[in-house]
Amino acid sequence: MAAVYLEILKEDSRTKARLGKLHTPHGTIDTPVFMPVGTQGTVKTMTPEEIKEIGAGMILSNTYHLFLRPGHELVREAGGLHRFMNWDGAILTDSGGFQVFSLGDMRTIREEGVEFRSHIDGSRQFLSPEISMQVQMSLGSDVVMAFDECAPYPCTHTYAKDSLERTTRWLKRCKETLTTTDTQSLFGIVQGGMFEDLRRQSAAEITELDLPGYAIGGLSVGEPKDIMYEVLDYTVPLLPREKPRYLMGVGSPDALIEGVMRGIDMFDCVLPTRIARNGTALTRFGKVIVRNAGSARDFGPIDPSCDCYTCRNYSRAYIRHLLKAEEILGLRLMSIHNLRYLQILMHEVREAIKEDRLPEYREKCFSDYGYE
Ligand SMILES: CCNc1nc2cc3[nH]c(NC)nc3cc2c(=O)[nH]1
Ligand SMILES: [Zn+2]
Repeated sequence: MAAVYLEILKEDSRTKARLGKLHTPHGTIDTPVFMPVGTQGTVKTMTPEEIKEIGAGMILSNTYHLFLRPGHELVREAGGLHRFMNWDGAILTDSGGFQVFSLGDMRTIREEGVEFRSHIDGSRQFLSPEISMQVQMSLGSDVVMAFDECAPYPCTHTYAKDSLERTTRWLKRCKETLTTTDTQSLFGIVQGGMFEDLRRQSAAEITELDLPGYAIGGLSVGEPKDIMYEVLDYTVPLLPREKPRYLMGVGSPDALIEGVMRGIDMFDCVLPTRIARNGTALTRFGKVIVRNAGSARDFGPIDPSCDCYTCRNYSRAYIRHLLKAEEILGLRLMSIHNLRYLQILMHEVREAIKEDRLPEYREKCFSDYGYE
């Protein structure tokens, strides 16, 4: 049995949603799951205990960032990322490619790999499938992501085709680099832009390698949501039913529910923690801009229905004051709430699948939240 595998408990009768458990060397996680992002070996402003308290069992960390600083060798010497950051839950590491595109400067893609300049000190750097695998093995992550190229949006059919074919060649190099045990935790990534024929080609090439899990890449890159959902509609069914499916970079409450209904098991997104730090809270009745004047004399909690540490102990007025005063506690209280909110949302989604009422839950969620 692979180091990482999905146990499907129930398949929804009216949608493609699945209720399951993701078994990893660092615990078993209920799916569908939202993973908080801990880019530099920390979920910003939160201790591992607080991450556990909000109900997260698996987080994401970024290879690109840890490779540049403090360096994967140092983390390995520290005993690996779990030890280094004192987190005994599961960790998924990305492979660095996407970050190079979104952060690095002056990058050049070659068959060999990607040359770029560090966003930290401008130094010339190089990442390849082989180096990415070495880094992720040093970090000791539970889920290793393949080194791929996320095709930009929009891009031509020719670009998307050349790019997906290189991503396939890179995936084979990833698999060859990993030890047999570590291939048990390697997730392949399907590319192909917004082109159905290319998504079919990529899915066929990637799933041929019979890996423990598959991600759908090249989405949530600026395309309209209905295009993302359309790509999911025809791509997810191409993936093996019994393997976990991971939609990277998603997302907002509506996109999480829509993704679950299309058969996605795993999600990650920086949105909840990022908007928290600039003063926006997620609630079941929509976003609340806590830092706005409207909250100045609002002595109630962010969300009365929320059970998080923040909502049990502090008012919107106090949190707004902290944010305006640039007090770090404000960032922490907002992050705790937003992450708890998404864990509650995913718990409610799992319950809805269990009780065969996911479409009805979606309707209620969307109308409460104010979506169309
Ligand atoms: C695992 C690294 N590879 C990889 N990461 C990604 C991360 C994303 N994050 C978003 N929206 C925020 N889209 C993504 C696409 C990819 C993608 O196509 N590939
Ligand atoms: Zn709360």
